[in-house]
Order: sequence, then structure tokens, then C-alpha cells
Amino acid sequence: MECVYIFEDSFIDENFDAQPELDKNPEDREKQRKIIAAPSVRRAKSSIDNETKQLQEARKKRRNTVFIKSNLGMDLIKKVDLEEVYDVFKQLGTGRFGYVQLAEHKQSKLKIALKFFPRPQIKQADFVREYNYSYFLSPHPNIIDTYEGMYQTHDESAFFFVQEFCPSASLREAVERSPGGLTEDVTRVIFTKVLSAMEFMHSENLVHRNLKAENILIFDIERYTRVKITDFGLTRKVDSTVKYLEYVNCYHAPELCETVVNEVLTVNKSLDIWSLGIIFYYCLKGKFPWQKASIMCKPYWEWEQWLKRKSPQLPKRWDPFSEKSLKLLKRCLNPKAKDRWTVKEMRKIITKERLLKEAKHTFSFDDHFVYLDEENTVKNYGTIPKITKKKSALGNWINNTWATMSEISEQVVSAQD
Ligand SMILES: Nc1ncnc2c1ncn2[C@@H]1O[C@H](COP(=O)(O)OP(=O)(O)OP(=O)(O)O)[C@@H](O)[C@H]1O
Repeated sequence: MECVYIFEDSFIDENFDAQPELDKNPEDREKQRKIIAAPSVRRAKSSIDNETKQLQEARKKRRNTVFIKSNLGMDLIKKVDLEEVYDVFKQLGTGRFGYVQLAEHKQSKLKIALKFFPRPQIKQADFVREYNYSYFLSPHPNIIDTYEGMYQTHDESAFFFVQEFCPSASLREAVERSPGGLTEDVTRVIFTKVLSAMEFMHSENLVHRNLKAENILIFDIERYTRVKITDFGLTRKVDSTVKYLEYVNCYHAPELCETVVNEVLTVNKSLDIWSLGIIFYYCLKGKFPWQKASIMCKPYWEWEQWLKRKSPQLPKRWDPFSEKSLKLLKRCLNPKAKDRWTVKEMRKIITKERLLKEAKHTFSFDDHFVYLDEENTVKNYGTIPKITKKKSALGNWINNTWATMSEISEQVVSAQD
């Protein structure tokens, strides 16, 4: 039973005053309008592995970035003849607000992603806000790099900005290709990076509000060394008030599922913590715990009853999680927003503790699939990258048995959001 809300995102965030003003000098402005080429030196990614250093680095760099008030005039959005500047290839993805296309910057030969916002459906203020947050957060190594410059197409049919291109896949695709979920080690590696980015955002008092597996991009699907968060279209400052703007999906906290049209909501970091809890469950199990965090949805109702100690028996679907993981899930997927954990608290468990009761005897999907080279992966991106299965009877048997057992042991929750 899916309840669909129609929302309006007409809210304009006025809370930009803590940010540095845009350079008033027209010459400097012109410099800022470079039609993207290589990422600027200023925002060059740090390779330092130390989390604290990464955070400090990112903070230092982001202070130098341009932050523009959302009510600026059109003069800062440069008109570009797409065909002249880029070779535009296939669509990489679509969302509610626009679409992303793979392109090559003709001059630099750099493969990039163009994020388009069709007009007039998308208001200028919304485009500018998303660009600002994306650009502002870029210095963090686990946040997608957004290049300097706001553009619109020559015919004024769409705004766009430019981002680095992820040639591989999103976390959603990685999990979908791994029946029964990812291994503990892979989940740990991915989450360490995701949490590092989220710690940075939260330390800047920003809430992502749209965390989901599709918005976590994995640049190297074999080793997971480059994992980045994207899509800052719904990002807002902590304590801003927003009108409702979207349908409810399986990543949403119960307070979002209960809100009715036109009700105002105060933005809080705990919204992201809930979504991180859902993604954590999804990574390790390969399925979502429920379709919607509403008591009308049985799997959620059962979880809530157990949390309130009204039911002594934890539903079977939670069995594989270790004691510490379950503790984390209890504190992330807590209906009381104020009792939810912080990113830091999550990180303690994820980096130091066992996540599953038993190590998965399954196939990490790296063991069973051989990937084509990056060139081919790029060409096939958008559908599902072509994969070649290694011939392994044992692998197939485990694969099938595991999938069947999962089907039987828990309610299949729709993966659609
Ligand atoms: N830089 C990139 N490189 C490769 N693929 C990308 C990139 N950015 C986005 N995508 C793909 O395009 C999809 C849509 O992009 P994005 O989420 O930014 O759009 P959106 O309109 O903001 O979506 P939403 O409805 O979630 O708000 C992503 O899920 C991802 O699969």
C-alpha cells in the first residue's frame, strides 16, 4: 500500500549569509566563468588517508570557494553552445529534477558529466542552490567534484553545471549485482567513505536529505577506493524550514512519511542518519527493510513493536546482523529523531566491530564477475555495464540457494523508490 504525496519545492533557502560573498570585481567574475576543463588546483583532491586530515583539508578549501546568493541575476549564468564546447554522448541517469549526460570537453578531451535542469520546470533559484552546495562541498574526497561555472544552453531550454564523470556504477547497481548483499568488508570500506563525507556535510551544518544508494557513486567497482556522494538538490542548512517536496521513498524517516501536504518541516541531521541506517541494511542484505516507514507497512510495524519492547521476538530478517550492528540499526532507525546517533557514533561501530554474526560464505560479486575494461564500461553505462560470468557450478549453486533462502525467509521489499 503506497501512499503518494505531491509536494512543492518552492522554498528558497535564505540562509546563505554565513558564506563569503561573491567577488564584486567583474574581472574576477570573468575568471570564475571558465568553461570547465581540468579541476582547479585549489580543489585538487587530497590523497591523505587520515579522516581528520581530510576533514580539515576540505574545510580549508571550501572556505575559498565562491558561494553565491540564490537571488542573483542571470548574468552569472553563462550561455553556452553545447555543440561547440562538448561532444555530448549518452544519458547517464535521470531524476525528478533533471538528467545527467556523459560528454567530452572538446578542448581538454576530458570526459565529464553534464547535469541538466530543464526550464521552465526548474526554477533558477533551485539550480543556483544546487550548484552552490555541490561546488561548496566539492573539496572533500568523498564528494563528487563539481567544476566552477553555471551555464545555460544557447536556446535557454536548460540550465546546467559540470561534474567529474563516474565511469563505473552507483551503490545501487553494485548491490543489485550481488545477491544476498555485499560482504562485510566491502560494506565497511564503502561506509567509511560515505560517513567521512557525511561528517563533513554535518560539520558544515548541512543536511543532504536525499541519501540513497543511487546517489553514492563508486568509481572503481573492484576495490572501492573511490566512493563519492552526489546530488545536492535537496541539501539544506540545519534548522531551515522546508515545505514538502517529494513522494515518500524507502529511505525516508517516519516523520517524513507522516507529514501531510503543505506541512512545514524543520531540517535536521537525523534525517540523514535514518537514510544511512537504511543504506547500511541494504548493503549487507541486498534488500530494503521495508517499503515505507509507516505502521501501515508490516515489516516497519514489526520493527517498531520490537523497539518499543511490545514484541519480544525480533523478526527473522534482522538475524544476520551482529549485536553491534543491531545496536547501530536501533539507533539509526529510531522513530524518535532526537535519539538517533551521529555520524561519528556510527563510524565507531562500522570501523571497529563485526557487522554480521557470520562471515558471508557468498560470493563477493568481484569473485564471480569479470568486468570489461573501463572504456567498455563507460560505453555501457546507463543500462547495466556488461558483465561476464565466470563459469562456476559451485558459485551458481550457492547463488541460487542463497537467493531462494532469502526469498523465503523475508518479505521481498520492492527496490523501487
Ligand atoms: N557524475 C556522474 N557520473 C556518472 N553518473 C552520474 C553522475 N551524476 C549522476 N549520475 C547518474 O545519474 C543519476 C541521476 O543523477 P542525480 O541523482 O544527480 O539527478 P537528480 O535529478 O538530482 O535525481 P533525484 O531524483 O534523485 O533528485 C544518478 O543516480 C547516477 O546514476
